[in-house]
Amino acid sequence: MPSWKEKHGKIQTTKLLVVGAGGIGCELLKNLAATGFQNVHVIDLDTIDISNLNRQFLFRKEHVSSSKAEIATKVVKQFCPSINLGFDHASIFEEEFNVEFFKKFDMVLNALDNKKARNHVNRMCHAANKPLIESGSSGYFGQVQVIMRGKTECYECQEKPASQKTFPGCTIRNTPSEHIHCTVWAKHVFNQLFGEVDIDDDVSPDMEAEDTENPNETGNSQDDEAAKEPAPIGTRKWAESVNFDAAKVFDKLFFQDIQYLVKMDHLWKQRKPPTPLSFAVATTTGESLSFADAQNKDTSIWSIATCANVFAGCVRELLKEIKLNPDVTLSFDKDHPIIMAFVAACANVRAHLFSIHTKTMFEIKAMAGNIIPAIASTNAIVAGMIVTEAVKMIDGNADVKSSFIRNQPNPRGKKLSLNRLFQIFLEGAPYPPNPKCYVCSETREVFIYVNPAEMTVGALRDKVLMQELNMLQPDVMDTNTANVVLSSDGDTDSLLPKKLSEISIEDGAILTCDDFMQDMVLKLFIRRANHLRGDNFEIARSDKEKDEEEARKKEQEKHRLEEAENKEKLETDHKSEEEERRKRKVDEKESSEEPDVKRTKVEEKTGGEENENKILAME
Ligand SMILES: Nc1ncnc2c1ncn2[C@@H]1O[C@H](COP(=O)(O)OP(=O)(O)OP(=O)(O)O)[C@@H](O)[C@H]1O
Ligand SMILES: [Zn+2]
Repeated sequence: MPSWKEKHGKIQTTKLLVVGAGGIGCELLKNLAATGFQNVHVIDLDTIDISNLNRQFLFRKEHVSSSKAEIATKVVKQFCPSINLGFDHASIFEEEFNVEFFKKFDMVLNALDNKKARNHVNRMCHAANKPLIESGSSGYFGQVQVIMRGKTECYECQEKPASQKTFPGCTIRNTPSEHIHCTVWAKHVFNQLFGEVDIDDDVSPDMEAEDTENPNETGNSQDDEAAKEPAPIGTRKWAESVNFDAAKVFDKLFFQDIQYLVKMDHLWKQRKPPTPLSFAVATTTGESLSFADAQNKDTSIWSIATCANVFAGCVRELLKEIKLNPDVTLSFDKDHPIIMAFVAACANVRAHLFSIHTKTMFEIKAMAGNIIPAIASTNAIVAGMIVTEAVKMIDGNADVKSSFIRNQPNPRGKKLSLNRLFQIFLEGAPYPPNPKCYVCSETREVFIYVNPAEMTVGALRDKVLMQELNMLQPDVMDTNTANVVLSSDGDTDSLLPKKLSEISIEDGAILTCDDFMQDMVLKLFIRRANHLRGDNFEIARSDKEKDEEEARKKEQEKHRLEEAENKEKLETDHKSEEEERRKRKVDEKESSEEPDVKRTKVEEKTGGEENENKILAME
């Protein structure tokens, strides 16, 4: 076992790269300095925001708007002047942080907040053959993962679920059932009126949307009538045509469009239809706060009249803002008071029309910003665990662990708010590498199911290779024809609009995709899936995985149908029971003139049945 002096010597000479100087990063830099690390470099692309100050304790009010990496370095040096701490105020994706750069360090510690950057650092560490300690926190949950090439699984060995929940467009545009659907819609309204118009974020009724719950029930005569109505024109254009008159915009969104929705009556067979609401009526629905007062009452529920006033006030203010800066495109920002008030008012009016409980602006802000509160204690524990694992590795201790923080399960299974005050610490040996991983295994293969007659080369690059597979600058060659399909220096840009089939990429094609920056080459196996439209695609690590996924989906669908059938049967049984009971009551009435004996028998039977029902209900 090495002596403390030896150990300390190693700690002093080990060169560390820290990526991220936010919540975990600040705690980590402090811990590293306090443990005796002397050679550390930190990279962060961001500047300090006022909202960081409650937990990113190296930063003070006077540092707001300065570089996080720079200030963190300066403050750590104040209490540990001997440390050789360098920094870069830059993104880890920059070309200067290439494999050679990573090779200069003995170990990399991630303190990031997004999957894309984590994937990238994972690949760079794999290419440079450097150990990586990955970390993350989300509210009361935290995690630290030790990644060593060839020994443990890498960050991408297991597929991570998408972090942001998305909702079907027809739910947002036609049939919201939860407040979050109205909040998402309100954010889209903001974009359509004042921000960047995205055709996927349309807010008007979606006539073409099938009712996903009753797909066979579209196409009756009234629907046809609704479909014949002229399609509503673009929201921004329409608003411009009425000079952004707040009352008229309100009426368009909450009266005319809702009236139009109500006509699509296949949507309302099993749901309550919404109620159209005009601005004139809305302003008299409940007591109204002034625009200024309402903004200060962000934890109170606004009446619909207040929402209408806030809506009108925000439209006026936002219009001023876009007129003042015509070259600047506004984008949704939860911390912009007017934008947030607009979204809250819009979401609440829509919720009200669809009989959904309204919420406070504070609650809507959390939903609109996908906010999970960052908890300082979780970050502190995570940073402590990172240093513990780093020291173990430097020590040559093979007993590295992946650690997790969870909140304590309540023994009685009841939810108590006190629960939240406890955090428990779990650890386990890291998993071995996944032999099918397309990042760290020998067989770097990905199977992609596309419609080659519809997907373009541009979409293959942007959506598949860059967005889905996280490559930065892919070069692609068709192994069958040896044709260069994509070149990162732009030589093949003329091919971008072409469909894959136009350049002979069909079912069975194998593309070699090479990312020079990440030093990663993978094989992309093309499989034809005629049912896929446009640029849509599905990814699997093997044909087998794809088959298994399909079998799982079929099984789920079967289960869903069975459940629906059972429910229907139960309802039918219940109806016939009711029917029988009603008949019996009629019989009983008719026979009330008959001798007493018969009536007693009927009463006994009915009473018995009722008792039995009561017991079942109690069970
Ligand atoms: N590509 C990147 N290159 C360098 N630093 C990055 C990159 N992506 C994210 N970061 C940094 O990682 C840090 C993550 O810290 P943290 O999770 O506390 O986020 P935050 O933005 O500071 O706080 P919050 O998101 O909770 O408001 C941030 O400071 C962020 O700037
Ligand atoms: Zn892997």
